[in-house]
Amino acid sequence: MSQLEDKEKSTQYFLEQCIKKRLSFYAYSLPGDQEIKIGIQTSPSKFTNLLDLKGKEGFLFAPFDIDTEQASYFIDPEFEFSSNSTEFFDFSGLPDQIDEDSEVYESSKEDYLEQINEMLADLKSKKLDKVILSRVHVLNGKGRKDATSIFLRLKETYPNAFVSMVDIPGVGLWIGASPEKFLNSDGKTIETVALAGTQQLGDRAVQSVEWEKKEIEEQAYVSKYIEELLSNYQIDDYQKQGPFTVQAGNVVHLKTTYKANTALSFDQISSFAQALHPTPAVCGLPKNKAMDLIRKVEKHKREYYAGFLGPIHADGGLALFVNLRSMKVLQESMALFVGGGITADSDPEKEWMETCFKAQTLLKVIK
Ligand SMILES: C=C(O[C@H]1C=CC=C(C(=O)O)[C@@H]1O)C(=O)O
Repeated sequence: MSQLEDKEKSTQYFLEQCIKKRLSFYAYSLPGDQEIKIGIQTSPSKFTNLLDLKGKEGFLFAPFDIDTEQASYFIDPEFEFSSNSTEFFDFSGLPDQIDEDSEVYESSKEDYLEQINEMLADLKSKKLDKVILSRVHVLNGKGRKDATSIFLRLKETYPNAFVSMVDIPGVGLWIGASPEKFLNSDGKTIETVALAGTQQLGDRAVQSVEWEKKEIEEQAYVSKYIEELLSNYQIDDYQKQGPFTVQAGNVVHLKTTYKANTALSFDQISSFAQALHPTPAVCGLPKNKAMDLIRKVEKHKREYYAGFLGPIHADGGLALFVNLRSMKVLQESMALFVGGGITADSDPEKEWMETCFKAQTLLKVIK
C-alpha cells in the first residue's frame, strides 16, 4: 500500500471513530489543498456575534437564518489532527452513541412548483427583485455509516471546492462541497465572490457557455449588493474580476471575484461578514423582503444550508465559505439541500431542473 493510501486510511478510520463516538468535530480541506484538517471539542460553544471569536482559533458553523432559527456554533478544538500527520488519538474508552434523528421535510415537485409560483407573483408585481427558493431531496439507504467515505470522495472529486464535514450532537452531521467563498482574510486583504447563474455543462467546453439575460441579471444583483457593501465600509481599493464562467462539477456558474487590499481589524471584518450574510446568492434582494418570503413559502427549515462555515485563526485570518451543495446526514438517510435564484423571468420547469442538476453534484459521489 502506498504511503498516501496509508494516510487516507488512517484519516478515514479517525473520522469514522469520531462519528461513531458522536464527538463534536470538524474536518475540512481548503480549495486546491491536499490536506484535511480535523478538530475535536467535547462541547462546542454557541456564539451570537462573530466578535465573540476575536483571538480564537477554531471552526465556525453558522445557519442561514441567524435571527430565528438554529444557533451558531464555534468548535474550539481540544485536539487537532491532520491527514498530513500521524498523531494518535485514543478512542478506546469512549462508548458508541446514537442520536435521535430529526424530521426533514422533503418537497415534492408539486410543492416546489406551487412555491415558485407564489414567489413569482411577488417578483412580477415588483415587490422584490430576486429570491432563492430551496428544497430538500431525501436519499434513503445511505446514512451516518457512509458519511466518511462520501466526504473523502467529495474531496477527491471536487479538489477546487471547500469540502467539509461537521458533526455536533443534537445539531447534526453536515457534509458539503461548496463552490462559493463567503469571506476570506489574511489580515491584509479581504476576498469575496458574487456567484450565481447556473447551467448544466453537459459535453460543452466551459469557455463556450453562453449566458441568458435572466442569468446575467441574477448574478449582477449579487455583484451590485457586494459593491454597495464595500462602499458602505469605505472599501474602495479593490480588484474586481469577471463575471466569468466557472465549473462546479456538472454545472457552471457566473462568478465575479473581489479582492480588497485593505487591512481591516477583526471588529471590522466581523461586522462586514455579518452585513454580507446572507447574500443575494442564497437569500435575495431586497434582503429583508426575500427573507420574509422564504420564511413564508418554504416548508422546510434550511438549518445550516446556505449558512457559512470555515476556520478562523487567532491572528484574525479566516476562510469562510457558503454552505452549498451540502447535506444533512441522518442515521439511515441523507437530506440534500438545493436551491436556485428566482427572478420575474424564471421558468418554473427550468428552475426545477436546475435544482436537479445541483443535487446531481452530490448524488454522483454518494451512489
Ligand atoms: C443556492 C444555491 O446556489 C447558489 C450559488 C450559485 C448559483 C446559484 C443559482 O444559479 O441560483 C445560487 O445562487 C445552491 O446550490 O443551492
